[in-house]
Amino acid sequence: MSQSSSSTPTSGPRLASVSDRERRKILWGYFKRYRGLFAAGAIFLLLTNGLALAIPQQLGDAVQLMRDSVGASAEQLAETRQQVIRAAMIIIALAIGAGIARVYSRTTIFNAGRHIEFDLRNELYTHLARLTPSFFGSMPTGDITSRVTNDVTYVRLLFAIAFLHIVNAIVAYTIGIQRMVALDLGLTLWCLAPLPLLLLGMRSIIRALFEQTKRVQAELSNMSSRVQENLSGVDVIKAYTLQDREIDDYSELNTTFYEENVKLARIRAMLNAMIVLIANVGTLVVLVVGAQRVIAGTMELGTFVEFNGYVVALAFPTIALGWVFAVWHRGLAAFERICEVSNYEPDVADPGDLAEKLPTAEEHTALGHIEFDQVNFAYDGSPVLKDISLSIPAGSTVAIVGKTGSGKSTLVKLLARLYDPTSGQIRVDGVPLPQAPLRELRSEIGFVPQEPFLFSMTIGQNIRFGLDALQFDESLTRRAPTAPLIERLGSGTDGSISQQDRIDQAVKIAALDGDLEAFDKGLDTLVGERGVTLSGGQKQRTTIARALLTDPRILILDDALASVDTQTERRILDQLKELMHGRTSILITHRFNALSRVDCIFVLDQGELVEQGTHDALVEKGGLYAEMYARQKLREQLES
Ligand SMILES: Nc1ncnc2c1ncn2[C@@H]1O[C@H](COP(=O)(O)OP(=O)(O)OP(=O)(O)O)[C@@H](O)[C@H]1O
Repeated sequence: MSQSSSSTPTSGPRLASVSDRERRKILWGYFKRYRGLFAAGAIFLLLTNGLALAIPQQLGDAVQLMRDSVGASAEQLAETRQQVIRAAMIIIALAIGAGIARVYSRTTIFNAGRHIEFDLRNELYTHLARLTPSFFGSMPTGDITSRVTNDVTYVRLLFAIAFLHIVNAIVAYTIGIQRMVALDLGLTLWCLAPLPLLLLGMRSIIRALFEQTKRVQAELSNMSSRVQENLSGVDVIKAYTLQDREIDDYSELNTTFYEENVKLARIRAMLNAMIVLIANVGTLVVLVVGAQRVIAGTMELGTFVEFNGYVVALAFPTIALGWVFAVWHRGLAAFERICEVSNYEPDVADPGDLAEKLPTAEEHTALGHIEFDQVNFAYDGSPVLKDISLSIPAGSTVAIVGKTGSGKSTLVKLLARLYDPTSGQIRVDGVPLPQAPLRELRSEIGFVPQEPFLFSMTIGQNIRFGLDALQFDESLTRRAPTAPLIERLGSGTDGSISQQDRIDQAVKIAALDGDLEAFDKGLDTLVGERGVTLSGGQKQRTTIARALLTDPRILILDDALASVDTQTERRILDQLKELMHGRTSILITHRFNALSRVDCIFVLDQGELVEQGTHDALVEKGGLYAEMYARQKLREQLES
């Protein structure tokens, strides 16, 4: 039966472009999640402005009282003094009240922003964990890091700062303009008249701000990627004495980043100048038009002071809008970059609830029967595996050999569902892979990749890594150790094996015990980033122990013994054969010495399965395997 998949890995990230409408909808969803906090923040802003904008009235009244008291009797002056002091006390109380409400408005709204940042970061990280190698192979790690860290922070500011200042401006303008109109409609219109013109002039600056912000963020990602890559490959750079060239390249990137930032600063400065102009144009109008009215006697001095008080009070919310524009556009550009990742669909779909469970050990005496049925696979359209059909009986140990680039690693990656075939079907114990729950399938496969990866923790923690994953996911812990493992270790009185026993055993089978004895701290030895403090062979054997500890149904060693000597390789393979009894082991290797005892050897050539059989049968056949074997033997003889 042939099954086709629409998912073919591509060389570039298939970043989902998200329409503005969709993006707004997603942002609105986050906003709605914390609408209670935002609403509380808005109420505090109402309170802040209500109290703060009551001050100009008190000030105006006080000034008018003083103005009216010119030439008054001593008794009236004493009365006026009392009224002015009362007004001053009210102003102090209003200022304190407004200050307290301002603190609460900010903490409530910033708190909502922090919640959104927290959710967004967790959701993005969870999504990243689901993505497949085709995504990570095509987007630089530094770029991804920049999106998860910087861009998420910019989105927080978009919510917190933009909401705070936009709502603040709306509330302040509503209250302020209402009071200004009540005092003098004509003067209010004079103050507002230049605004539409200035706002129109700002439109093109705002558009330029958005585009420039995106450029700066992209440059920042470029720099992060370069730093991350160069630090990982620092040994190679030094070995080729390329430090100076790398320093030059980095300096060039840094210069571009600097120049783009300068352009951004220029646009922001222009925007700020416009905003400050808008904020101060009102004061200018009040001074010119209002003062003439006071002189002409058509406006009281107190009214003039009160009116001016409102205009001054509205200046800060207006200036803050300039900042909002910057934060808003940076936040939107950042959110666009986040959406590109979060909307990227994994190539490999998890069937989830529809999943068919893999058969259990009780149902089968041996586990890990693998079938490839007319499997084809292409990376970005170029075929790598062609019409592969093979069957690996449960409990057998097989090898995959072939020239470099013939598709061996790709074949086992399909088995672990790191990619899906372009066409054809793969089954494990009769269950087609797309129908098995992904986590269950992967937890049943002990995969030791070609390049061992260790985390910067202790050797013990690195080995326990797979086990921790099993224990973390309760649905997977039901798996009991297999009979061979129990036989080798003996079971406790309750039939269980301690975790330490399992680790010790895995360490022994992976031939890591001798190395651990040589380390002062044994399993507690720290390995440094990516395991830099260990030799290649030690790293490989640590990853083998890690895979064994999970007691997998299928064990895959992808050239995982290339860095160990032949004697150790033989010891490991002998012990593995015993441990994996009843389970399936797949060995990818370039060393033919190890293959005399495997049950079957599959020979790949340019993505095609050209031969299969035992070592002796293939040698006798005199085909590609025999040729490669003879060449290797000759090389060994020449070297010895
Ligand atoms: N992620 C990828 N994207 C695009 N092409 C890839 C990718 N991984 C492998 N290839 C290509 O697919 C082909 C098969 O690669 P694969 O790693 O499966 O070969 P292999 O037989 O395991 O090689 P080796 O013995 O050198 O490890 C090669 O031509 C390789 O360049």
